[in-house]
Amino acid sequence: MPTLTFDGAGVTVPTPHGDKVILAPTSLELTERRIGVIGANGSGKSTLARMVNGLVTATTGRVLVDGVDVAAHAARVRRRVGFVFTDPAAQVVMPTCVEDVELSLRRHVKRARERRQRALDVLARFGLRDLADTSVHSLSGGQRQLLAIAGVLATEPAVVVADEPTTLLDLANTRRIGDLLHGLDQQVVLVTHDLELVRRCDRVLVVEHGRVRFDGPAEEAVADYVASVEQAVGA
Ligand SMILES: Nc1ncnc2c1ncn2[C@@H]1O[C@H](COP(=O)(O)OP(=O)(O)OP(=O)(O)O)[C@@H](O)[C@H]1O
Repeated sequence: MPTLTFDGAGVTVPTPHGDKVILAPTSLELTERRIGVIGANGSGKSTLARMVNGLVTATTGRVLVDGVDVAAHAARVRRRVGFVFTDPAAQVVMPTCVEDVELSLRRHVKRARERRQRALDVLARFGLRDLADTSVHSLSGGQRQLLAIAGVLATEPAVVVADEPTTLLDLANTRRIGDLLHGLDQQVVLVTHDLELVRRCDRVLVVEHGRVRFDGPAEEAVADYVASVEQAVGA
């Protein structure tokens, strides 16, 4: 598996009321296949996840993917690290399904006919082959997220970072997308509020107020998170 290194990596942003720490300097070496990230709204999970592919840049320290500095080599790292957003509308942009996957492949497969075939193969792999010429606007939420993931995986990244990929989905689609992500050969960093999904991860980070408050096995991480919530609400 790739090694994702947080080397004192943190994010501080200026605000009218002074600097705000979004993520305190964090040091981690992530080599597991399934890495979960859980925590309350606004705790810093997305920030941490986005730092892996350079969508957010560390203001202190560094993030490295297999030793390559994300900030210094963003384009190179992005070719290895795919990113799945909560809302597939953020990444499904072309009129039809096949065109959307072709867009992902534009830099990888130069010849149009070859690109079309690769895109169709990718759609087939995700059970979307029959929808190749369908308008992306007529897809259900689950199909659209599946298409977004197909687009990300089309270029065969080594790492897939998924930021709450099931938040907008119903139970059946949550299971479907969860099974798909957990079934991938790639390393997956999964930010989620779904404790069922996170229980299947090899290592789980619990983020609270811009810090990793727990880092360990899934069951223990979930217990830590639940305990912290219960303490906060006075249960
Ligand atoms: N560029 C920025 N400027 C100011 N504040 C920011 C910026 N980016 C993030 N924040 C704030 O930092 C905090 C952490 O944001 P982040 O999106 O990482 O949280 P999260 O744990 O993913 O939350 P959620 O579960 O709601 O998606 C939030 O309070 C957010 O509003």
